[in-house]
Amino acid sequence: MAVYTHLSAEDLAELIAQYDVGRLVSAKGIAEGVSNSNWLVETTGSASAGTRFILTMYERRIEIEDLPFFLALLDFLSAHDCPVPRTIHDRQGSAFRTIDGKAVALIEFLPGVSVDHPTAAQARAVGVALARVHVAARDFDGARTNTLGIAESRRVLEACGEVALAAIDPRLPAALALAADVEAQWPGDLPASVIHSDLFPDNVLMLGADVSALIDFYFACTDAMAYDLAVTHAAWSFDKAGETFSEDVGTALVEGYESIRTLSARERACLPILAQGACLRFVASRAEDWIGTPADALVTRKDPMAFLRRLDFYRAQGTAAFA
Ligand SMILES: Nc1ncnc2c1ncn2[C@@H]1O[C@H](COP(=O)(O)OP(=O)(O)O)[C@@H](O)[C@H]1O
Ligand SMILES: N[C@@H](CCOP(=O)(O)O)C(=O)O
Repeated sequence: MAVYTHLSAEDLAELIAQYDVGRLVSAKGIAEGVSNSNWLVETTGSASAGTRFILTMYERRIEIEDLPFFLALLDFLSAHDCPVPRTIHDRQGSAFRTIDGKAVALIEFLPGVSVDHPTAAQARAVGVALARVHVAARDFDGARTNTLGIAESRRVLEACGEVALAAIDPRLPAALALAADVEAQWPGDLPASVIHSDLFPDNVLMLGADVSALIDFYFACTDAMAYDLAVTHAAWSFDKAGETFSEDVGTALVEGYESIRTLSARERACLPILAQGACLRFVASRAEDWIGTPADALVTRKDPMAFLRRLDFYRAQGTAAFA
C-alpha cells in the first residue's frame, strides 16, 4: 500500500483548484510504492495539461530542501526528450505546495506498466533511456550529493550492528567487512552527471518493449554515470531474490546504454566494484528499514539478502558479469 495520509474530497478539490487543470473529477489512491502517498487524479482538464495526473505527497526519506532539485530535474529531462513526467506548476508557478506541513506535487501522468520479469528487449530500452538521461542531465545546472554512497552504506550497516544484522539472517553480518573492502577500492574519478540511482523495474513504466516513463527520481544525485548503470544492472538482471542471473538481460541493458553513450575502458573495468557498492547500498537501506519497521506494519519489508546474494555473484564473476 502507499497512501499514508487521508485527504478528504474537500482537501483534494481545494488543492486542485490551485492549478490550471480544470475541476476535480476523481482521485484514487495508488497501491504501488513504499515511500510516498500517491493518487491518480482525474480532472475536467485544460488545453495545456490534459486530464490525468499523479498527486504525490512526500512522506518519508525526502528532505523538503531537496524537492526543488528533484522537481526541476523532472521538468528539465522532460523538456530534453527523456521519457520523464513533468511537474504541473500551480497558478503562482510553484512546483510543490504544502498541506498540513506535508509537501505535495502534481505530476504528469504517463501510461505504461512496470514489468516483473524483464525481457532482453525491455532491458535494452531501459539502457537506452538511462544513457539519454545521463547525457541530457550533464547540462542540468542543479547538483545534489549522493547521501547513500559507499561510505554511508558502511556507516548504516555499522549502525545496524552485527547482532541486529544476524537476527535478520546469520549471513548478513558479512556485509560489514565487504563494505569496508569495497569502500577501500572505490573509484572516485569516474565521469559524473545527475543519476537516477534507484532505477528498479518498479521505477520504469513500459508499453511492450518501449520505455514510456522513468519515475521516482527521489534518490537522484550527482555521481558516476557508470555507478547508475551498475545499480540498474543489479536491479534488472536477477530474479527478485537475487538467486538467478539473466545474462541476456544484463548484456542487453549495457548494449542499450552503449548505443547512446560509450563507456570508457576505465568505467568498464570499474563495473564489478561499482555493482558491489550498488548491492551494499540496498543491503544497507533494506537492513535499516527491516530493523526499523515492525513485522506487522502495513509496508512490506524488502529482503536485504536478495542484494547480498547479488553482491556474492559480482565478487565471484568480476568483469565476466558484464561480458
Ligand atoms: N508519472 C506517473 N505516471 C503514471 N503512473 C505513475 C507516475 N508516477 C507514479 N506512478 C504510479 O505510482 C506508483 C508509485 O510511484 P512511486 O513514485 O514509485 O512511489 P514511491 O516513491 O512511494 O515508491 C508507481 O508504481 C506507478 O504505478
Ligand atoms: N528500490 C529500493 C527501495 C526504494 O523504494 P522506492 O519504492 O522508493 O523505489 C529497494 O528495492 O530496496
